[in-house]
Amino acid sequence: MQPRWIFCARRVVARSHHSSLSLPKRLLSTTSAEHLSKTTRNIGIIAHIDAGKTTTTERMLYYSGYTRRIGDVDEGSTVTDFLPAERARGITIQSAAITFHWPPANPADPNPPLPPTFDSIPPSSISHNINLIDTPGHADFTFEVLRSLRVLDGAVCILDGVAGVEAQTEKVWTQAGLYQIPRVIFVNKLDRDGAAFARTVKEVGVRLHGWPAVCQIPWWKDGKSEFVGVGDVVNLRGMLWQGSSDGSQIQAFDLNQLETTNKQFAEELKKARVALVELLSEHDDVMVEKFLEYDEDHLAIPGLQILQSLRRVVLQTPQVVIPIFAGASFRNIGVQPLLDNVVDLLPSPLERPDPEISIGNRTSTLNQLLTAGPTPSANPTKKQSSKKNALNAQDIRNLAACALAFKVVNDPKRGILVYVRVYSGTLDKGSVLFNTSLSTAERAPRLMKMYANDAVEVDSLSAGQIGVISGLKHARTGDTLIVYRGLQLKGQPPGDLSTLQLRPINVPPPVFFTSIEPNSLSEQKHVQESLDILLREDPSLQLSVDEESGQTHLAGMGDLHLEIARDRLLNDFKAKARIGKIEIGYREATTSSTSPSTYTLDKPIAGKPAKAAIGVSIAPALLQDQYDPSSPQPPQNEDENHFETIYPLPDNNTLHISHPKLPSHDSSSHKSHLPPHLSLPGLLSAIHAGASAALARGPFNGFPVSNTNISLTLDTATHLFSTETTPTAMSMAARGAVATHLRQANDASPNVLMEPVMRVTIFVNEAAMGKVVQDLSSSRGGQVISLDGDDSSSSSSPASAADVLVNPASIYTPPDPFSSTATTDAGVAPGQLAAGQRQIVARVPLKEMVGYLNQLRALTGGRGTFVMSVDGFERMGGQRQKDVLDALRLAEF
Ligand SMILES: Nc1nc2c(ncn2[C@@H]2O[C@H](COP(=O)(O)OP(=O)(O)OP(=O)(O)O)[C@@H](O)[C@H]2O)c(=O)[nH]1
Repeated sequence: MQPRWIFCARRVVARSHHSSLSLPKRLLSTTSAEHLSKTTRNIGIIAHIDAGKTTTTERMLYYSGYTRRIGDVDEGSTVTDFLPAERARGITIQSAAITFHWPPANPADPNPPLPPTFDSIPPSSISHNINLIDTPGHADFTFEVLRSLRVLDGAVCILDGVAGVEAQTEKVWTQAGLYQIPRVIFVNKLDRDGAAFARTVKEVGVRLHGWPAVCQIPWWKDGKSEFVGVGDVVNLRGMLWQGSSDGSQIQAFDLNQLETTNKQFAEELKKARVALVELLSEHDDVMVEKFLEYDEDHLAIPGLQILQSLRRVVLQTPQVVIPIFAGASFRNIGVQPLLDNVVDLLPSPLERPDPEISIGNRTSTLNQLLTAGPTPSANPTKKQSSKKNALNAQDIRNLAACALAFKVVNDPKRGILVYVRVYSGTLDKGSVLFNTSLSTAERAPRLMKMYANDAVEVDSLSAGQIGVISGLKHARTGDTLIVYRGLQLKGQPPGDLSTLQLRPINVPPPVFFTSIEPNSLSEQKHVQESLDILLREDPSLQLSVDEESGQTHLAGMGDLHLEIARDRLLNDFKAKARIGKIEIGYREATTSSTSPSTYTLDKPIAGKPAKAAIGVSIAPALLQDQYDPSSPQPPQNEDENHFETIYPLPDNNTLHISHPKLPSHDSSSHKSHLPPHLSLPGLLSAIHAGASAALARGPFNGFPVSNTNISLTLDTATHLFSTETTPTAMSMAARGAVATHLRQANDASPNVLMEPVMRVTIFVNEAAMGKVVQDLSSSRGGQVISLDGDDSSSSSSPASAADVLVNPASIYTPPDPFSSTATTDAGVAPGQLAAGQRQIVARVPLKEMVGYLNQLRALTGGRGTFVMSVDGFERMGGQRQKDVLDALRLAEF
C-alpha cells in the first residue's frame, strides 16, 4: 500500500508555483456545519521553549501547501512567530491560530462525501480542516498557554529528543490533562548528537504519568546515530526520508522488504508491534477481541485496527496511554505522518466533553443550559434574585450562538483581530455580539479564517470552528461573546444570560510592575491607546494610575512578560514614553483599625458642583502571615433580609457596603430613597470602583494594599445631595474615604510588607542536587518542600488519583544507537524520575528568584531547568523588610 502522505507531499511540490489561496473559501462556503465539525481538528502544540514548535508548525504549513517555502526560525522568516519581538528573540509569544487542510484537499473535489463511518478507512483518507494554535513555551506565559488550552480539542506535545521531558512540558501537560485534552507526543530533534529516544520515552512514562505507546521507532542509518527515517509500528513499514531537501520524497518499505535489506531494524519493528498490541490490549477490550480473532498473532492485526484502538484509548478520560511519534522537523523528517496521526487519533469538536460555563453564581455546562429549558434558581434562599434572573425556554432558544474570544491580536495590516472559538450555534457576519464580560454589545463587521498569513473572509462560523472577527472595538482576550436573537446594540439579554461565561479562569495576581510616563503631554493619547490595545490582547497585564505621582503602573506575571510588553509599546506601537525599571510588586497590609467616621466630598468635578458623603472604617483582615490571592468573586450577598453587599476584592481585601434594602423589582421604594437620576446598582458600582482605586496605592510605601476589610455605609437620607451627587461624585467620595482611613491606620501602626513567594520545581542532575539545595535554602531563604516527589503535591508524583504510577522497566523502548546509563532502568522505582534526574520542590521569595536561571545553569553545568508559579504572599520579617526598603530607596537615586 502506498502511504497517503507520499501523495500529499508530492502535491505540495506541484502546488508550489501557485501563489494565491483560492481553495479555502470554496471549501468553507460549500461545506455543511456538521460535515465541517466532523472533519475539524482544533489542536495546539505544547512544549518546552525551543523544543521545536515553530519549526514543526512551519513544516506542517509547507506540506499542506499553505506556504511556498519552509520558514526558518533562526533566520526570522517564520509565519507563526509574527511579532517583530518574537522573530528577534526566536521564541513564540502570541498564540496564533492558523487553519490549513490535511491531507491537502483535492481542488477538483474539495468536499467529497464523508463515509458513514471510519471503520474501513482511516479519517486521514479525507481532507480535514485543521485549526492549529501555537502556544508559547515560556513560564511567564503560562497564563496565555492556559487561555489557549481552553479552546483546544487535542494537542501535540513536542519534546526535544536530547533534553527529554522538561519542566515546562510537565507543567503544561498537567494543565492540558485538567482540561481533559487528548494528547500525542512527537519526539523531535532526533538528528542531534546525544538524542536519546529510549530515555525520552521512559521519562514520558515516569514524569507525565502515562503509558507510552511507541507508534514509531527511529531509523538510524546502519544502526548508528544518523537519523534517516522512522519505523511505522502501526502499519509495519519503514519510511525513509531521502533524496529531497524539503522532505517531500519519502520511500516506504514493507516488512518483507525490510527483512531482506535491514534485518535488525525489521526485528525491532516487530518487537515494537508486539509491545504496542500488548499495551493496547491492557486498556482496550476491542483490541483483546482482535488479538484473539487474529490467532494471537501481534503482527497479523491490520494497521487500521491498531489505529482505531489507539484512537479509543486516546479519547479515554483520563488518558492513560500516550502515543509517541518520532522525527526531526528541522531535517524535514516525520512531519507528514504526524499530521496523519493528528487527524486519525485526535478528536473532532463533536467528540469533546460539554464545555463548562458559569452563569449567575453557579457553574454548569453549556449543553445543560441549552437543553435544560428554564434555569433553576442559583440559590433557593435568594428568592428575589432568582426570580429576576430565571430564564424561560424561549430565552434559551433565543441564544443563537456562544463563542469565546481566546486571543486578541493587533495585526499591523488588518488592525485588531479577535480570534474566537464558537461553542454553540452559528455566528454570522454582522450579528450583534453581547460581551458578557464587559456587559456591552457590538456588531461583528467581518468574519475570517486565517490561513498562514492570508485571511479569507467567511459569512459565518459554526459551532466547533475557530475563526477571526475583525473590526470589534471592545472585545478582549478571554471574553465570552453571545448572540441573542433580536438584541439591539443598547440591549441586554434577559436574566442570568448576561453573565454567561465560557470556561472561566482565574487571573493570577501580577507580581512585577513598571512605571510608564509619556514623554510629553501630546504623546499621552497615543500611549494610552497603545496600552489599551495591549490590555485587550493580554488581560493578565494590569494597569493602574498612581494619583500622587501621575504615573501609570503596568503590572504583569513575570519580568519577561513586562519586558515584552515594553518592547511592544516602544517598538511595535512606537509609543514615546519613559518606562521605569521592572520591579517586584510587593503589597502592604494594614495592621490597625480605624473608628467609623463620615467622609464628605464637596468640590467641583469638571467645573460642576459635586457633593457626596459616605461612612467609613477599616480593619486588618484576620491577620494572616500568608494568603493565597485569588480573583474576586461576584457580590456575595443579595439576600433581601440583609442590608449589606460584600465584595471580595483581590489581595485578600474585602469590601462591605451597608445600604438600605431596596428590592430591585420594587421601583416605588427606589423612588422614596433615591433621586431619580441615581440607582442602587449604579451607586454600589461607583463605591466599589472608588474603594478599589484607593487600595491600588497604600500609604506606607505606595504598594497595593492587602489584607484589609473596608466597611462603607451609605445612608440615602444624609449622604446624597440631590443632583450634586452623581455616580462620579460617589466614587470619588468612596476613594477619598478609604484613602483617608488607610492613612490613619498606617499613622497609628505602620503597614507591613507582604512579598510574593513562588513554588519552584527544579530538575537537576544527581551530582548537582546538593549544591542546588544548599543554594536554595541558605543563600535564597527558600524552604525545600520535597525531594524527588516525596511530597504528594510535587509534580513528579501523580497529580491526581487518575494519574498512573508507571514502572519504567515495563515500558518498551527500542535501543538508542549508543548505550547510555540514562537508558537503563537500574535504580528507578515506579513514580520516580529516570536515573540521573532529581527533582526539588521549594517555596522561595520571588525576589531571590530573579535571574535564577543563570545561577542554576552554573550549578548544574547547563542541564538544570525549573518552573515556578505564585504560591501566595507572605509577611516579611522586620530585617528583611528593612533591607528591601533600603534597596528600593537606593535604586531611586
Ligand atoms: N537539530 C535540530 N534542531 C531543531 C529541530 N527542530 C528545531 N530545531 C532548532 O531548535 C531551535 C528552536 O526551535 P523552535 O522551532 O523555535 O522552537 P519553539 O519550540 O517554537 O521555541 P519557542 O517559540 O521559543 O517556544 C531552533 O534553532 C531550531 O532550528 C530539529 O529537528 N533538529
